[in-house]
Amino acid sequence: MEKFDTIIIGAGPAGLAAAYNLKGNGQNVAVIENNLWGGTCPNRGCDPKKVLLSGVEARDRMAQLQNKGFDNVPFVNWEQLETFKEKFTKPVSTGSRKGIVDAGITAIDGQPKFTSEDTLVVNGIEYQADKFIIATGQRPSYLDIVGKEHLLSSTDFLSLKKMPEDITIIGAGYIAFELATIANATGAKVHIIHHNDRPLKEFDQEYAMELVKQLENKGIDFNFNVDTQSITAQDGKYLLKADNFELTTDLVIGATGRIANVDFLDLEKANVQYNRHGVVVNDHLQSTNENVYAIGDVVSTKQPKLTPVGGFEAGYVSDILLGKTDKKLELPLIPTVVYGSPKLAKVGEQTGDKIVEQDVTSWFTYSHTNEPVAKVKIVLNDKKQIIGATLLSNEADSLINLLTLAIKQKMSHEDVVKEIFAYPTAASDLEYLI
Ligand SMILES: Cc1cc2nc3c(=O)[nH]c(=O)nc-3n(C[C@H](O)[C@H](O)[C@H](O)COP(=O)(O)OP(=O)(O)OC[C@H]3O[C@@H](n4cnc5c(N)ncnc54)[C@H](O)[C@@H]3O)c2cc1C
Ligand SMILES: NC(=O)c1ccc[n+]([C@@H]2O[C@H](COP(=O)([O-])OP(=O)(O)OC[C@H]3O[C@@H](n4cnc5c(N)ncnc54)[C@H](O)[C@@H]3O)[C@@H](O)[C@H]2O)c1
Repeated sequence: MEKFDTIIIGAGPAGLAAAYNLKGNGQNVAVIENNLWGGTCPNRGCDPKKVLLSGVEARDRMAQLQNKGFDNVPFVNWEQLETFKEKFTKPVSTGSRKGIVDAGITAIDGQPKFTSEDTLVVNGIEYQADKFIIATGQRPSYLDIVGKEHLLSSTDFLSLKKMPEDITIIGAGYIAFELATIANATGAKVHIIHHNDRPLKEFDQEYAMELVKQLENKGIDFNFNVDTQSITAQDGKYLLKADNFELTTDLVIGATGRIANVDFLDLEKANVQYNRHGVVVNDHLQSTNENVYAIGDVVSTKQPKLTPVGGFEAGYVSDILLGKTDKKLELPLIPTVVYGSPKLAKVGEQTGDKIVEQDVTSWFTYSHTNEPVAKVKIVLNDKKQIIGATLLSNEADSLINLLTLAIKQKMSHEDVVKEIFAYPTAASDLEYLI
């Protein structure tokens, strides 16, 4: 039976980062993948979405400058943009697998199943390891409603051959907002249906509702407090029904959250506890089997499920396995961005001793591109140091990273004015924002 120092299950950003770390430090490592190498982010998540959003951003910038240099604003040509997107996604799986093999890591394709605490079987072959890392991520969860078989997922959306004229997205989280923004820019009529009235619930609701307003201005139809009960196929379209609500549409995307890929692994046989949120771990990302760890989206903790978080955890668990640390996991500040148009971003504390909120739409940074809205909320502590922020603007993604560093450096207004930032940029406004 082949034996490894560490076997990693799942070749997404988290699993691959751990594999390279461990191999680079002399371990004999294997990675097992049952689908596309590279995982969600580059195949069916962050990266393809960001390529499609590049079309939205170009169109929106032109729309903002209509009659100010541009006369006609075309819709995004979906077929062309999709083809461009495939340039990025098509090589990912082969390239990721090749990178692993070239690094001297054993690449195994197939569905692993534990047979005991230190052994698993893939394609009828048994493998043993001193340590295991589960990095199997999440997959879309589907609403359990009548007609659920008609629901498509974000993965399906990102590879649609043709954008329908009328598309409905159920849910109002990250995925719903981002996909709605993309579909809208192609000229499709977009409906969002949400079971309550709290979209993007972990964000400041004033900012989330301002984003809703901006998307409504672009023609997106939001339906709150609508709990979809059934989807029926009718004459090539779909009829959605809820209490006192009916909608006929061409395509329905479910974006109501994701569930952990913990089934199919026979984790019981390895004495690894799990629930629907993922693998249960302690503060060292160690499961109920001391030799099995979990990282990335599959971990059953409340940490945001994001690519850089998985990468950080991969580095941490690698250090544990290499004997470089025995400290408990301490995640740094995690900035997060909804890539709508405009973008909504937040980091750190949302309440503190002082909150400076400004509508900066008229400031040069935003008015020179005629942005429809730009709002900044900065949270300060009793020492007037920055401890958190929420931003809504087209610059929010880069500014939130700068604010993350400012929080880490415990910067106050006095510290900010001592720095020089390139002008004119969102960063050069910082001294006037706190
Ligand atoms: C539409 C979308 C957009 C996103 N946008 C962003 C973004 O902009 N920024 C951001 O930071 N994050 C984003 N995310 C989240 C990001 O993709 C994930 O946080 C990240 O991919 C998690 O990495 P991971 O390695 O933990 O899991 P994954 O990337 O999901 O990788 C897990 C791997 O394990 C494999 N696997 C699953 N089950 C098994 C099994 N039983 N046996 C063997 N292999 C298995 C899977 O096939 C997959 O390759 C997005 C997600 C989606 C869906
Ligand atoms: N930009 C990014 O960083 C980014 C982008 C996409 C995804 N992601 C990651 O992927 C995860 C999953 O994204 P998501 O949007 O699927 O999940 P989410 O948890 O962000 O949103 C799910 C939404 O569906 C709603 N919902 C639940 N049941 C419903 C029902 N019966 N009817 C209508 N709505 C219902 C929830 O209230 C919530 O608003 C995110 O939490 C995030 O970790 C990140």
